Amino acid sequence: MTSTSLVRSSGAVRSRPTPPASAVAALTPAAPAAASTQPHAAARNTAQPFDSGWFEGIRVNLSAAERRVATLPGRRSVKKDAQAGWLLKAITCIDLTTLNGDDTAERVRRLCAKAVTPVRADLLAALGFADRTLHTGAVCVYHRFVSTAVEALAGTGIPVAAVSTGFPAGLIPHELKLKEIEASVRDGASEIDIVITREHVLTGQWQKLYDEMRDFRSAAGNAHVKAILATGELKTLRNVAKASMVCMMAGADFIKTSTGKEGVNATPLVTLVMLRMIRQYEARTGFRVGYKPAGGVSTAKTALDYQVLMKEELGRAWLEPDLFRIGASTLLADIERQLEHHVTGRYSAFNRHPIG
Ligand SMILES: O=C[C@H](O)COP(=O)(O)O
Repeated sequence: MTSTSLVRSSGAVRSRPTPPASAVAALTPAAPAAASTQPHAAARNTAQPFDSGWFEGIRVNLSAAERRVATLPGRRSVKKDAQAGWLLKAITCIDLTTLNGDDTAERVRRLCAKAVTPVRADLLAALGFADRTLHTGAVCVYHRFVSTAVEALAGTGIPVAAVSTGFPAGLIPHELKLKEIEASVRDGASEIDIVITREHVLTGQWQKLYDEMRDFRSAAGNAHVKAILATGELKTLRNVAKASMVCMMAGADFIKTSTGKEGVNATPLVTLVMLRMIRQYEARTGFRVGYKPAGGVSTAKTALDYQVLMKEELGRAWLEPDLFRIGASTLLADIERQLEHHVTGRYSAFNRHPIG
């Protein structure tokens, strides 16, 4: 089976053929470090009527998916200057995150400072980007710290994302979830990362999942909504595929793998399945939905793998922060170390990068 038929749908949607590896190698690197990142440039997804025909017949060919993912390392052929460019681009897509029980306003302010200046000025100058503004895609915090982050990021254009709906388990009452979303929007969050009720997926209650997601989207108003599927708890790739489609159908702006708190978080395999669903959704509706791997994405190498997968599966537009984010608390430190190595030939210790 070819990679084009890796995720089958009962509908008449045809997958775009996968570009050959050589095409990726030959591609110009993503324009590094878009200065004025436009977080929400793409036309916003609009909820579609519930239609189980869009997902009931979905099958995932596991061995084909595994084979496709296994070829990834060979496709990641960006080196040297090109690699530095891709890594700078990756920084613009990071949702720089702190989601810990011991978070404080001071930690959030330091995180925001890092989001504004993610790479040392001397490194940026050596890379030829002295005159470019570079910042992360967003800062992601619990509701309690939204106003702190909004204040710290005022005038920078960096959006604040709030995790919501009883993150990470999502087991608080539905009405409270809606109130939490509304409170974060009132405090200035322009992105809301919601968690779905996993039980709806595990028991096949797709209409309930759809209704829940529509309510979340409606409560968020103009704030963009990232639907966290918690893929590590959904048991099967088929469930991941169906939940992806239902959340997009109900108006999610992004689909996101994980909270970072599950036993298994973002993986290339679930990414492949979710990207194929994004592709199918675009083919059906014309809307481009964003993708956010999150949880355990901590090395520059992994970030590059995800970038290559995005570009191969969905195309160049999905390398930009309006359609691609990486939820990560420590990734930035490794990217900065790799950039320093690129410039100086030496690695610095991790303790020189305490935030990010
Ligand atoms: O959404 C973001 C994740 O919670 C961050 O996970 P991480 O700490 O493993 O990078």
